[in-house]
Amino acid sequence: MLVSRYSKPEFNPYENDDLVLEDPVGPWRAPRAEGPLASSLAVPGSKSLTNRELVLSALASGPSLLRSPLHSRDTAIMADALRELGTIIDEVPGDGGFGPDWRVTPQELTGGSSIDCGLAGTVMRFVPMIAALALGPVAFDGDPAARKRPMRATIDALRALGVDVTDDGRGTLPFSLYGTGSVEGGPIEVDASSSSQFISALLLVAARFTHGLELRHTGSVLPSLPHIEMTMEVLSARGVEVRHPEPGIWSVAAGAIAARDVDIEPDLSNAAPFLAAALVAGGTVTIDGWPAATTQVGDRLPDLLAAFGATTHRSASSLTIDGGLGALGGGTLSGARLDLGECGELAPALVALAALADGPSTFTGIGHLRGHETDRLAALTTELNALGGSVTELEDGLAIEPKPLHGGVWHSYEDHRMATAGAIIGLAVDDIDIEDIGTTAKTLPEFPALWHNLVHPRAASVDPFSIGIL
Ligand SMILES: O=C(O)C1=C[C@@H](OP(=O)(O)O)[C@@H](O)[C@H](O)C1
Ligand SMILES: C=C(OP(=O)(O)O)C(=O)O
Repeated sequence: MLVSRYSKPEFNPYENDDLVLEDPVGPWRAPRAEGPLASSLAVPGSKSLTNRELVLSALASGPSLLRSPLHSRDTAIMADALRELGTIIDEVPGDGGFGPDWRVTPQELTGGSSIDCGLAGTVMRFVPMIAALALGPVAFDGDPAARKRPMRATIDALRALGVDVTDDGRGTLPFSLYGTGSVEGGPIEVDASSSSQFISALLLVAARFTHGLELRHTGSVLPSLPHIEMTMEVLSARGVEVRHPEPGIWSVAAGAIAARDVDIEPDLSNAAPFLAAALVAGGTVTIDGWPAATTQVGDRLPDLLAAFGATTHRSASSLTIDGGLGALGGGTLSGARLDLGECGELAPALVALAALADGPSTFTGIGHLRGHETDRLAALTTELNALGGSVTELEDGLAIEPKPLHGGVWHSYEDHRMATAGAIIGLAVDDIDIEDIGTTAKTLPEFPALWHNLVHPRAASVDPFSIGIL
């Protein structure tokens, strides 16, 4: 685990019982809800938007400014990867509240480097396509857990584009490629059934291919479509001609990628556990800065949480989820039957909610979660069943029968969303110890502080920066 400039070693973690982060990989006692909530909070920038804008800025025709970017392990690793390829990325003071802005100055792309992808899907899938445009060898590897994530479609696509790749045939990290300084592009077929990121990766870079790209997805399913829509939107905003004439087909015209100063929206998927807390504890949780329109899948949360019994209020710049009395206050927390194929990254929070509901739930369309940070279907099943729950794995999802749960260790599997799912369970169940809460730094280093402030609104508020771990 890296300790970043966002860590403040002088912070005394014992000032707050539920902020024991002296050992960031040791257990963290999840705080129990004290009563109905009436909380407002802001969450830092979107991982998916920050890493897309970093990539496009590195490929653009001039310098770009990213305002309020996410500063987390995944975005730090993306910035470092782009720096390895020659891009200049400087911090400049910003007023976003969660760290500096980033000025990105593109340079000629250079090879001859080794890139650490950590456990970031966006880095391991997006950056090889950029490296293919550089001259020279680039090696890719990541965390031990990253070596289990599907990469076959990246390796096959690189070869189909004429790029030399050396790998061990397993279709995973590590591998190396040898860029010749340009990629012809043209027609290409890709099986992206295990991750939409294979499609986004090619679309993001394709305007810099000599002949652009005509891309056809050959698999039987395609998860996380809104993330591909997000990719198309950020490309259009930079003047790239991208089309999606029919399902499974995209084209990108060769041309310049415009430089752009851009405000990064808050990460609405990272808002999920906070909003879910309103249904457990009762009362309301408001996320400030909720965009009026967005391609982020987190914008589905009002509809998804309505299926569990929540109501939503929107203002011009915020969104409030009202959980009524909440499960702990004797209110209703309904089970739900949901296809989460478009928004799989929300599944861990919803599964935790379902485990505390009044009736059974079934979530489908999420077989691809087996290739996320960990096999999330197995991890959620194992952890909930170890606490007395009744969760069954389906071919493409989970069936959850709520049962009284007891305390115990909740393992995180180096997965930020597993850790935050455990915190939701801990609102309602005594003695839940989350192993490796520090793993939330993948996309939200401020999670323990923000969660503390949510659950203990009357206690002294903790500065999220005071315990950030990266
Ligand atoms: O492109 C992106 O930014 C993402 C796409 C999705 O990946 P999958 O299609 O692999 O689910 C999502 O789950 C991930 O958190 C972020
Ligand atoms: C699947 C996720 O991440 P990644 O970008 O590493 O794929 C996630 O954040 O839920």
